Amino acid sequence: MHLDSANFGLSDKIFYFIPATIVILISWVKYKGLEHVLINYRWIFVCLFLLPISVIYDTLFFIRSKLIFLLNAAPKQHDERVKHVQKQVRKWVEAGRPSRMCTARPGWQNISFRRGKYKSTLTNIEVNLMDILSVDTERKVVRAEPMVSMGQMTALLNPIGWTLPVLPELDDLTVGGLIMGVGIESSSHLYGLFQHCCISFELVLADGSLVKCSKEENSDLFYAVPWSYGTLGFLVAAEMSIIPAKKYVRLEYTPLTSRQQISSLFPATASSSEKFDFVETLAYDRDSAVLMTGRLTDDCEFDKVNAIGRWYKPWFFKHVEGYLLRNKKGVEYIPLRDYYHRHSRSIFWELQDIVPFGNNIIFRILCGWMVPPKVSLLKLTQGETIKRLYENHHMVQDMLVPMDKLNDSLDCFHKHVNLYPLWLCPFVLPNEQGMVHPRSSASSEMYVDIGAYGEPKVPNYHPRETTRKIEQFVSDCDGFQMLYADSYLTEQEFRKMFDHNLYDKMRRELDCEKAFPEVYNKVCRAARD
Ligand SMILES: Cc1cc2nc3c(=O)[nH]c(=O)nc-3n(C[C@H](O)[C@H](O)[C@H](O)COP(=O)(O)OP(=O)(O)OC[C@H]3O[C@@H](n4cnc5c(N)ncnc54)[C@H](O)[C@@H]3O)c2cc1C
Ligand SMILES: NC(=O)C1=CN([C@@H]2O[C@H](COP(=O)(O)OP(=O)(O)OC[C@H]3O[C@@H](n4cnc5c(N)ncnc54)[C@H](OP(=O)(O)O)[C@@H]3O)[C@@H](O)[C@H]2O)C=CC1
Ligand SMILES: CC(C)=CCC[C@@H](C)[C@H]1CC[C@H]2C3=C(CC[C@]12C)[C@@]1(C)CC[C@H](O)C[C@@H]1CC3
Repeated sequence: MHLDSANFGLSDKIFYFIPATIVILISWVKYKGLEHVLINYRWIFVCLFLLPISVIYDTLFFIRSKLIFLLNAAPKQHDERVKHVQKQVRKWVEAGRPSRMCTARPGWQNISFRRGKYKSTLTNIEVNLMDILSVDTERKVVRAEPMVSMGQMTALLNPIGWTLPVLPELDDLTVGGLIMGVGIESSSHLYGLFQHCCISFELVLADGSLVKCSKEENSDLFYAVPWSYGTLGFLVAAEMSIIPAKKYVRLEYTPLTSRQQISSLFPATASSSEKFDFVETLAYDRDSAVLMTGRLTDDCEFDKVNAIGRWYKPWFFKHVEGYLLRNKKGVEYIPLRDYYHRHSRSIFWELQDIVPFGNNIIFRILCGWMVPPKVSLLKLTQGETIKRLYENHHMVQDMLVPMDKLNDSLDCFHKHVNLYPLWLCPFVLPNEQGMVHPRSSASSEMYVDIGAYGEPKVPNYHPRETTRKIEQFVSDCDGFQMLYADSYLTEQEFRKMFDHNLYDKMRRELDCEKAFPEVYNKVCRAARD
């Protein structure tokens, strides 16, 4: 057959173009090496596949949750869904309690670095309750099911002038995970952790019974639930307080250019009688940072409004760094929902390791509307090569330490990981019973969450040894490790860090021994892959 331009139509060009491209690609991968391509060119897969799929996924879910709430269907279905949870647990009891239980939520969907190995060996109980049940503006309470995400919360509450006192910033964080684990935001210096803004929990217990707990009712259980990681029962609803929201956050950026400034100005601001609504610091090196203080407001200076959530806008941490580089203070008015999700588009600063050019203005204008890729999809598709790279050359940790240990803590992180930016988020820790409380007798104590996410820049970084050194330091400071991250603590060290008195009491009273693993056996490094 003789080929010439006359009989070589478009379909022929496409027909031959595709296999030719595939052959070239395969040759390129063979030349470069699959591992190198998977890691250094992951952005190709992310941009071509994960970003569009993420858009479709979020669009469908947004429409669904809007319809459900508009049709007011959730409350009617809620009771049926709770009965389904109870039925599954009773069936497990009748079967002779074959193995301990956990939720059936696939491990790749949660906002943690790993998946629980226990998902494949324990009895999985479906707890697919994902709707906001009611917003009571008289009582200032929102009642929600555990799979409700923070993105759903802001989408519903903010437009009607309300918000959660503590609304953690990643869209896909769920009410259940933030209660059974931990949740924090830059308003936590006023309101504490996510658990401290909760009014009541409704749980299905190991015998299939439904129980409600609050400070006034079954209070021991109420204080034992936070940080219990689903090992006392299945959460089926929670009531959280809501506070009036305003349209903007007046955000003031203050560059800090010395260790002394960081360790004095930041703690003083967090405890300041000025009571800023939001306080947060991003540290870009051991002696340079940007302190951000925010106030809710309905008024604004229009020339200073910055809708940082718009797809074409720079990544927030890069925008903030600009104030440091210019060594110049600044004030902006940021729409509230944009503020809450300020770190979502760049997944804090994690996206720079995945799509290195993601903050480029051309990429942002053309593809920014699809960003960020869903954390769950990144986790689902990362494969062993990327997982191994993150295992050996990446840290994701949040350590909660008393504010008066800030300076020593930053020295410890600088020495062992030299990883920046660091997220410094202050929070007040009330002295209540439960797994996490100050060791002092004070009614409450100011703590700070040090978030380290990225590639350690020390020559001798080793995930286990390095993390254990930091864990030891944090434990010696009467601090706590966030348990979504890799915990290399031994069980004895874990029980030293977290107060198990009330937890053990509730495990006995609720007959949990055969029903659920202990927390340690769900969160330790050996329990996750
Ligand atoms: C956990 C992690 C995830 C990353 N993901 C991506 C990504 O998805 N896409 C992307 O373009 N860039 C990614 N990067 C950035 C990547 O480090 C650089 O783009 C570039 O690959 C650096 O390669 P290097 O050999 O000079 O690494 P160096 O900075 O010299 O790192 C020293 C050693 O660390 C290991 N290492 C570090 N980075 C990599 C890597 N990317 N591949 C294999 N081994 C590595 C290797 O053993 C390397 O020799 C990632 C980096 C890390 C640490
Ligand atoms: N700003 C912040 O505060 C941020 C917090 N995080 C971390 O992310 C976590 C939240 O991630 P998310 O994906 O929402 O939560 P997960 O699905 O990871 O749940 C966390 C734990 O809570 C248990 N759990 C969740 N829902 C229920 C329920 N209805 N009944 C019983 N147990 C339940 C899970 O049990 P099981 O394993 O059986 O499913 C799991 O052990 C937080 O704990 C936090 O540590 C991460 C990023 C930011
Ligand atoms: C603000 C607080 C308290 C914590 C923030 C933690 C997040 C930065 C991490 C929680 C889960 C992490 C995952 C990744 C990046 C960092 C987190 C979002 C990945 C997306 C990194 C790339 C991997 O291939 C998949 C990871 C999934 C979990």
